[in-house]
Amino acid sequence: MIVVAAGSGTRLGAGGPKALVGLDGRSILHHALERVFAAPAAQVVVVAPAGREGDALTEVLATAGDRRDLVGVVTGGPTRQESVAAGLAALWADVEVVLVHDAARALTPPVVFERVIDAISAGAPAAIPVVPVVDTIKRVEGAEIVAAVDRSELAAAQTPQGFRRDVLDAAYDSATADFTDDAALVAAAGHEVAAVAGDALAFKVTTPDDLDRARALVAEHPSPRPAGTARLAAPHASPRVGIGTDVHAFGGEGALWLAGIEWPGEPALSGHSDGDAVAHAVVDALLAAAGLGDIGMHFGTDKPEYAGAHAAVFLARTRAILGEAGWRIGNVSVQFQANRPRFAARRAEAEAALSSALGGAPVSVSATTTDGLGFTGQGEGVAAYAVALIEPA
Ligand SMILES: Nc1ccn([C@@H]2O[C@H](COP(=O)(O)OP(=O)(O)OP(=O)(O)O)[C@@H](O)[C@H]2O)c(=O)n1
Ligand SMILES: C[C@](O)(CO)[C@H](O)COP(=O)(O)O
Repeated sequence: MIVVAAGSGTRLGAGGPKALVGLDGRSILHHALERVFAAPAAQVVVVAPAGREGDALTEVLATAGDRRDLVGVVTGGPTRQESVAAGLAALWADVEVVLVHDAARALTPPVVFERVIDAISAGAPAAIPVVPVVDTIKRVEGAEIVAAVDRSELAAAQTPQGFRRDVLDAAYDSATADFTDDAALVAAAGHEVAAVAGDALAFKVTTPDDLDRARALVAEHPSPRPAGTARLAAPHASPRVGIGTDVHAFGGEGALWLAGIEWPGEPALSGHSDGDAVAHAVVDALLAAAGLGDIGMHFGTDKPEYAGAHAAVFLARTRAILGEAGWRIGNVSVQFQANRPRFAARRAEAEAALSSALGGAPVSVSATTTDGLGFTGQGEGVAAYAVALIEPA
């Protein structure tokens, strides 16, 4: 299944990507995924807004339960069609039936997914949920009514839209125009599309009125998962290790921040945040251990809130990301490589700062020089290498 969540939400006008807008303290994407994971599907690919992949992954981890290993997050494109294409490219080779679902249809009941799957299983190359058009429909030209339209011929298309994989792949490969839904693209490629019953709850959050409606309905129509399901249960029984490295050049402005502490009188490092290579290597090691991507995915340069941020912010957020995925930190070892600053006198202070930001997990810091070799030996910058051990929470 592909869940497209990369739209900007222009018509909603919420000032950010629509899928990450809150309904009840939890986002539209969160609610959509709760219903996706209550429906039968093997692989789930979430197509996220560029730069917000980490937020999408957080929602996946909060909703996927024991299916989290079957989920991937990819970056969307400027149009819905390009976002679906990005999702298609990430599907496993053995997936034979593909459902494409709008995250914006956050309250779609799982039964709608089942109807679509049943139609494809029964032999339809494509099937989509539809609801009848209830209003009297007119054709207009400017301000003039030019004709009445027989509404019995019309239906409003919803998602999930289901397709045989070969049909959808071929239609996407040969598409020469942009369509607003996948059924239109597949129909343009010459395939019949079957209709199954949609559901009023599968409406799309498009405008501010839709958002109000979804917010009013969400309490009445809670997640279909049984209450008390341990969504955050540890995904694995065994500990895991991860490795992280980071490099920053000298040449930044202001004070040097390294290993979570300030170093007055030392030259600053350059970087989007404070250039703390030691802390960044630790973040990468922790994320790698959990298989949760890397620092660029969660703290990319497109996130203004991390501009100039110090280690405590990065490490606390990383610990929270791991916690949401069911991991706690065992210990971290990080080696700093540069001519300066000299760590020996402040090693305990640095270890305490890093450990405190990680909720008390032991952190050991070692430091070395390279006998004048390489960019660290030439005094151009610093490097840091970290190894982290994490354990099921
Ligand atoms: N480039 C895009 C555009 C849309 N979508 C997704 O496609 C679904 C339906 O799109 P729509 O409601 O049109 O969303 P937006 O493009 O975000 O809205 P708008 O047209 O108002 O900007 C949504 O789940 C949206 O996140 C997407 O993944 N990538
Ligand atoms: C895919 C879709 O949600 C089906 O109704 C729809 O086509 C998305 O585009 P729209 O422009 O918001 O209708």
